[in-house]
Amino acid sequence: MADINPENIIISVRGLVNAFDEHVVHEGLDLDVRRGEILGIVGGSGSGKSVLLRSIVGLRAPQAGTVTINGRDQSTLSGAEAEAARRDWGVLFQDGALFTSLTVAQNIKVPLREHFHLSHDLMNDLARSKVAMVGLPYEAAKLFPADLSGGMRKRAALARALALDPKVLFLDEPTAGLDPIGASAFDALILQLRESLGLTVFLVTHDLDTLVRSCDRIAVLGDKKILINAPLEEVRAHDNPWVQEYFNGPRARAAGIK
Ligand SMILES: Nc1ncnc2c1ncn2[C@@H]1O[C@H](COP(=O)(O)OP(=O)(O)OP(=O)(O)O)[C@@H](O)[C@H]1O
Repeated sequence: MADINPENIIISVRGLVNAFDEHVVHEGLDLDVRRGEILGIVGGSGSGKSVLLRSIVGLRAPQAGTVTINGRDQSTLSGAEAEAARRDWGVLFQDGALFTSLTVAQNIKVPLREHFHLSHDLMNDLARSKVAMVGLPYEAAKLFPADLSGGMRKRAALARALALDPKVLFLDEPTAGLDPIGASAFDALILQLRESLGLTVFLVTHDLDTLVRSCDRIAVLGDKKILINAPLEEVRAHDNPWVQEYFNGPRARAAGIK
């Protein structure tokens, strides 16, 4: 089975513990992400989806547990190795987190400058190619985030997340705040990028439409761990009350889950 072949696992989390003072968010959480899949992460508000994402990308040191990416335990990397590893993933945070005083092109160049010494012309070319890759018009490169619509801002933030040609893309609620047409177009873009770039996508979302349209598997966070990590049909058969309400309630029916 693909599941037990370590070659197919790009991210492996074992025994993760995260707590804020007395408040335990994760208690012995295990999760595997397969190479090339789009994995949806769902769970009630405050169940710890964002904290999980932050622990995996090294923005938060957990109290216990290991995060292994491409076979390397992240806590054992030297500073230089950790910096090199960071080039392998791009993150799109919930609010987009673009620098408001920089244009779209300048935003895309920030990670390029951090990691490489490139000529001015090459940086411009790379920034323009990322703008095109996310379906933004050529002129958008010169605009500031405030001049863009919500959907365009998400695409600009995605272009910045793709700046270093990552292998893994982490998306924290990418369709939040988008209208249904914008959200659907964004989902289609993620699917298309996964196909063309061979990305693995770790997708935190509340959006049932996105889960149905885009995800190969869905991991449900609840009771401080992953309750189930499986394709939609298997997940919705799980007897957890939150899972039943979420995947078999009225909103699920509206999203076309029968
Ligand atoms: N820096 C922090 N200090 C204290 N508590 C925190 C911190 N970050 C997160 N938490 C708490 O950890 C829990 C999990 O937060 P997290 O943001 O991961 O939830 P989530 O599942 O992403 O929620 P949502 O769906 O509402 O975005 C919450 O109770 C939150 O208040």
